[in-house]
Amino acid sequence: MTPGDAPEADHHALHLTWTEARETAARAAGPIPPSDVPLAASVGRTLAEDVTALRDMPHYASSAMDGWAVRGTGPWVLAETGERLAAHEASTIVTGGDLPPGTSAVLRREHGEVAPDEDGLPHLRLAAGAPPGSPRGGADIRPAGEEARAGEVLVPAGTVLTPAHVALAALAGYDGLTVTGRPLVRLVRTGGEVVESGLPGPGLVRDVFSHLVPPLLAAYGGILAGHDRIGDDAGEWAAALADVPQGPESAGADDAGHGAAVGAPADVVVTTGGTGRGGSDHLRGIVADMGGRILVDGVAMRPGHPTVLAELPDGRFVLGLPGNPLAAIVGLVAVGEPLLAALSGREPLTAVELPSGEAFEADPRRTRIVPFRRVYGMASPRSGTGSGMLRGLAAADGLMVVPPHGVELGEPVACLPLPWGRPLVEPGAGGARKGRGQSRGGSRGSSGSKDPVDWSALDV
Ligand SMILES: Nc1nc2c(c(=O)[nH]1)N[C@H]1C(S)=C(S)[C@@H](COP(=O)(O)OP(=O)(O)OC[C@H]3O[C@@H](n4cnc5c(N)ncnc54)[C@H](O)[C@@H]3O)O[C@H]1N2
Ligand code: MOO
Repeated sequence: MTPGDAPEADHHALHLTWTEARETAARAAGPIPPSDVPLAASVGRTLAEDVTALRDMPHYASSAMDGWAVRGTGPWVLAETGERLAAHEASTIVTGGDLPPGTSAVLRREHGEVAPDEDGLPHLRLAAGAPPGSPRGGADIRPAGEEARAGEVLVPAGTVLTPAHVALAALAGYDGLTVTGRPLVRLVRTGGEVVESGLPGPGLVRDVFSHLVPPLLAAYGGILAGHDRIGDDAGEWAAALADVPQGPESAGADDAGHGAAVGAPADVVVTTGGTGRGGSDHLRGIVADMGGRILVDGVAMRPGHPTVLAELPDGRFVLGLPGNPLAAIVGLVAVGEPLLAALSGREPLTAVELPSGEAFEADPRRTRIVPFRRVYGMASPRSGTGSGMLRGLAAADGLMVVPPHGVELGEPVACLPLPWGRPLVEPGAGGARKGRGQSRGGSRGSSGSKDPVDWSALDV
């Protein structure tokens, strides 16, 4: 921000509240339609259509053992492998082998022996150790259709696919699956002062976002389609927002078979840095030049207040996250998460209410977002939570949403989970309840219950 910009009061008047910003982002987009992806890209995706057996599985009767396919009782005359068996005939078979027509059972290799009969012709007969009467009819045969009949549902729509589901689909003969849509996201890190490795000199800063932002985007449903790093030049910004890959980092970072073509236009371009209104802060200007519409121009929250969400005329979104590390993550959780949820066709994260482990004075102009750890069932704010810091986030289970009217010690406060944090509610714990992402709007202290602390949840 440069001296002489609009006074802070005017600037803040444009900001949406935390709740308005989340609702605006959630309403901004509809779900991306389902698409077909190769099996290799389908683990973790949500199945949009039932996977059914295309035919009986297995589709042929096979041997469960190495040995001989036999018909009737022995001794057996050896027939050509694969030929129809007549009574008292046998032919060699391997595990999984297609049984010849006429097979009544499989004799395991260790239960039979081939020896000449009195005419010197090779015959199969039971070995000395074979169980008497073996093989019983149907022994060691895997019948066709044993696992599923044609048309049976193998994996129902709505399932989040595991490797086992995908393997089952492969067994059934599928090469790809129809999965619900997920947004392609391109990360564009900005700032000439950002360095990628080592100890930066004065005025330079070590990049944090390449470690933090892609996993969060993935946790919220995004598929990283690319990752660029640009400086502060307006041309680079314009190219990035036009979704033209910039440099050597422009690989499809998460494209390992995800079915997302490298270089395909992203549904959401996420930028970091450059949200301020200073000389090198281009985001708003370029969005305006492109004919885009700003949907969120700052949020009355701290940190992360300069977060911007814009929609471009072609329907793509630009999420402008502030450069300060914690501010960027708060902007991503506040605005990016509901947007990615809407594009993925799921509900945004719901907050749970935990008793606050600390009192917060009123700060009428903003919601405060505070990394916390669950300590004895309470939301205990961390230290190291300045906008440019990360120690608090690294020690956190989630983010407390402290309303402008403040919170008393022990009063329920809305808490959002972090993907890597411990669950906010232990299964069976009675203390927490679902919140609305922002505590009640009423005056502070009016809604605290008599005994808000659930001391039964002594679960550090
Ligand atoms: N006069 C004013 N100045 C600022 C205001 C304001 O209202 N008036 N708001 C402050 C707030 S709040 C924030 S947040 C930041 C937003 O800054 P920008 O989005 O414009 O980001 P930059 O200026 O590019 O960078 C800010 C800060 O973050 C560091 N940074 C940037 N990228 C990275 C990265 N990849 N890894 C680690 N750190 C990064 C950058 O070096 C700066 O230190 O503006 C305040 N100023
Ligand atoms: O809001 Mo800034 O995002 O506090 O550092």
